[in-house]
Amino acid sequence: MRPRHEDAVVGFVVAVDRGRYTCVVDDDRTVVAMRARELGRRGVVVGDRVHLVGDVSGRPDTLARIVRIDERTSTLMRTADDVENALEGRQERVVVANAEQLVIVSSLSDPPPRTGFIDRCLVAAYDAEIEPLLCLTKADLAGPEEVLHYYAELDLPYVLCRPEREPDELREALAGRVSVLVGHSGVGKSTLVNRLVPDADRAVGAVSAVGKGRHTSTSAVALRLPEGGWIIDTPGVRSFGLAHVSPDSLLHGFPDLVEASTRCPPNCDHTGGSGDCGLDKLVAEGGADPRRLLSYRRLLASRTGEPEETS
Ligand SMILES: Nc1nc2c(ncn2[C@@H]2O[C@H](COP(=O)(O)OP(=O)(O)OP(=O)(O)O)[C@@H](O)[C@H]2O)c(=O)[nH]1
Ligand SMILES: [Zn+2]
Repeated sequence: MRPRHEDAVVGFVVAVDRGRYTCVVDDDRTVVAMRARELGRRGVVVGDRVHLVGDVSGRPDTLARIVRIDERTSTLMRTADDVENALEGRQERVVVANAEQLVIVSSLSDPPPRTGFIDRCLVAAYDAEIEPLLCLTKADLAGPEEVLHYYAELDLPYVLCRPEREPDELREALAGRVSVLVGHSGVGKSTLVNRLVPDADRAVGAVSAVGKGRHTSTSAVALRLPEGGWIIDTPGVRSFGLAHVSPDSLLHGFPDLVEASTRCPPNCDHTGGSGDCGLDKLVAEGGADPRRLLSYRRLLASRTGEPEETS
């Protein structure tokens, strides 16, 4: 019979490091825990709400046990394309649980915006039913017109950030919610995190200093916002492999194209090979930006084995 653990306390997982789970309990106590055997093979990721038993005092060198994972309201997934997994094929991984918002951080210049990456993130967000928010940094270096034009049909919420101004709009969008931040190296994600969470470096150090040795900075870390809510930084996630997303779900990441698929022949693969895909008709009539269709088809192709395209 399954133990009932009536004395369990609920914790929010803020970091995972080599089998040790750092959880925040009652909003003020950090408890390090391991998995109890009864969890079986179920994975615990950052953002999970878990039930803890054993020593939940949070005192140094104590270890609690996770006996239960609450049902997730969302699961943000990626297909790992790491070299070490090449032999077993690509692996699906849960990046973060229970996120409400995916903040796609992209700089307007240096490096230039990569709509391919943004499109990929949008697919992951829509697939996980997480709201996307486009966060355009380095607005002091270039204007957002071109990027926003590309997404004109999407009603995609966005905020602009520049160094000399407080990121108040972003703060407002994040307050009280659980948000995941993704972005390429150099777009200014760390700069933002440091502005949003005073003492972020120390906080990251504290939650990832479980076990011994240095933090390798590959997994996600949740940081509490002064306004309430959490941001989950994902230093190791540079791309979203989408092999786990079906072609149809992939198309839902392109709301400006999706309706035209009703004009496709049955079982259309939307690659355009057959010459009668409704998406081509839409573009030919001027009903959608050809670059959007190109981007969709690139993602479609990258699902099936081609090396990940990150531009
Ligand atoms: N001009 C300008 N530069 C910025 C802005 N935000 C960040 N930078 C600079 O861009 C560079 C990269 O910023 P980071 O915050 O380290 O970028 P990151 O996305 O965290 O990159 P990694 O640390 O590689 O993950 C730094 O030199 C920042 O000072 C901005 O709004 N405007
Ligand atoms: Zn089609």
